Amino acid sequence: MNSRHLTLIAIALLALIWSFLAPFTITLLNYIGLYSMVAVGLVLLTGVGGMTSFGQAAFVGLGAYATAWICTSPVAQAALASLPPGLVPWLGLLLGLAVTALIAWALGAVTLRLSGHYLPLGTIAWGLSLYYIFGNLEMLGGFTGITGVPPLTLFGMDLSSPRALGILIWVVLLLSIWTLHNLLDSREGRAIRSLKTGRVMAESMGVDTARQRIKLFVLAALLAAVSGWMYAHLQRFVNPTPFNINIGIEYLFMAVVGGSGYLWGAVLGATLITLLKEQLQDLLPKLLGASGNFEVIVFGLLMLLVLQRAAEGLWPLFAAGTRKFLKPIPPRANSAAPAELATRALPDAGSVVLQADEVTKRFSGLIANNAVNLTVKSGEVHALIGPNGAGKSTFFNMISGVDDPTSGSVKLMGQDMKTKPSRAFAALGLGRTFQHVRLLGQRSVLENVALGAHLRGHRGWMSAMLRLDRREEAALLAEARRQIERCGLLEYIDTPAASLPLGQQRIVEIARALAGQPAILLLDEPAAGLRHLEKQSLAALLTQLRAEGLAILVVEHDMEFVMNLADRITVLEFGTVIASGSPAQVQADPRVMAAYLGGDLPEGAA
Ligand SMILES: Nc1ncnc2c1ncn2[C@@H]1O[C@H](COP(=O)(O)OP(=O)(O)OP(=O)(O)O)[C@@H](O)[C@H]1O
Repeated sequence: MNSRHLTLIAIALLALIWSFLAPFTITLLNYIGLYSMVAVGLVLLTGVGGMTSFGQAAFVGLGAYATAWICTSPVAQAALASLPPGLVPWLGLLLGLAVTALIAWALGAVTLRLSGHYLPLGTIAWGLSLYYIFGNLEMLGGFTGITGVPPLTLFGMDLSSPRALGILIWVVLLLSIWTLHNLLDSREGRAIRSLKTGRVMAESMGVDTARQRIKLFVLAALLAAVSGWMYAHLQRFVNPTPFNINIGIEYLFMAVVGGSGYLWGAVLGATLITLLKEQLQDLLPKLLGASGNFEVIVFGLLMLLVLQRAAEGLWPLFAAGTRKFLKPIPPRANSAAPAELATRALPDAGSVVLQADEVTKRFSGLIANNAVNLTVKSGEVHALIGPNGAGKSTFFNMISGVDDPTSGSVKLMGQDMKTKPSRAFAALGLGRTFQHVRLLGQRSVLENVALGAHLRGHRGWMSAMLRLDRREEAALLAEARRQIERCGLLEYIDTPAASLPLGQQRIVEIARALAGQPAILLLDEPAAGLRHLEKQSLAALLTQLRAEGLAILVVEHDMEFVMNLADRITVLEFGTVIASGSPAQVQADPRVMAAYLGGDLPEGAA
């Protein structure tokens, strides 16, 4: 038995005993289900996507108020008089989802541009604003709220009792977890996970990070709105109190304490915080002899403790505990026949793939690149060398769309790339690695490499959620596997990338770049951290890629590696090209010897 079986057994047991549970237990379980919906959205947003929000309670409010308003307002009732009354709450759900999507999109468009601490501060600001809007709008009943919200009916079934509505709450929650799990286990899921490592890597893989962030934000808000909709029909009245910023913070507690990177962590967190709140609200006033929301202080302390002792939350500990007596979960089988992936015809041998003309980059007074000219042709290895601070990384950024030159131009496959983002470079066939390795450390080598093939698939979120992307996914994973094998990493295919030595992580980055089927490969210090034999196999791999017609640009400090491999070398010093030519010409150039090598011959050079 594995933990997936255990989950199914737990769900079946809950379903069996549901009719026999005490009303109080049903109430608790209903609230746990409702809170879990919101916390699951936060896991996606914060734990997976790296965006913290304190304002989710406001979206719960939007879902609750939309349905409460449409079900009770005389204006809406007059307009909908011809409809069967049981249908109106479902229109309330549609209205809630539409309003939430619109507001979340607008708020996201403004807030998600903020970085660092400003993003959570921004969410507090709009969380407070929405709360006061609920309280001050007369049509929403002000701070008194709206009473007389009708119960839900579904295909004629009456869901007025908490026991009946609870079934809907848990079915919706479990379906949400299933679809989100599917989403994370897909091409789009890998793109979502890549957001946390920062925009540069994700964009270089072809991921439109701004779009992914806003979609994630709207999805988390919609989950909160669905929770609010069910909450309104459970309580039968709404007022602003449950949607204030304190509750927004409690939702964040749930996600973080449970384990903000794990969907089931949200359920664990929601369960713990709900049960704890229940106990503390009774206990603390008795202990302290005064009434108040003292439980918030305990939650704060609990969160500090959890963050200190188990930064990933309690779910990984819980899962590790169950693993002792359960078998590991086998990877989800995908027996679909692989779809055809988009393929790229490589440019003719010897044709110019990348052309940098007079590229200059100024940082205030400092000229990091000074009118640099460089071309890379298909079927050649071009090395860019120079002492520390010569401007190599800056130039790399200029030719990969991370930054724009102050003047000069960069052409990729003959196209002017001025102001184009990195993902446009990736779309034209530029694959790259990073000086400081950027991998999804906790994910397997296979998933990391598959991210490199992002642009070769096209299935979106909906397909992934409903598992309609299986053929494409099989093809992407097969392609990733091929590249892993080609780079000699097959034995580590299921290993989390972070547990590999740094040198091998660099090779994983190369495999990831190759999965995108590039026409040009930019490698930033690929040999750093590799042992002698590993360097030799890297050189063999690059030689083979060159023979296949790839254009390769390498920035490298290891002179032996460069001199033995490169067809042409460009030498930078203080941002200026001081020499360019074959390894022999460069080694013989007195300026190179003087400036770069202190007058000595290059290490490893003949
Ligand atoms: N964002 C920035 N703002 C200001 N100065 C910068 C910035 N980025 C780089 N520089 C400066 O530009 C110069 C070139 O730096 P760059 O990192 O490109 O050199 P490098 O050749 O890659 O060095 P290394 O081999 O150590 O990586 C350095 O003087 C550096 O301090």
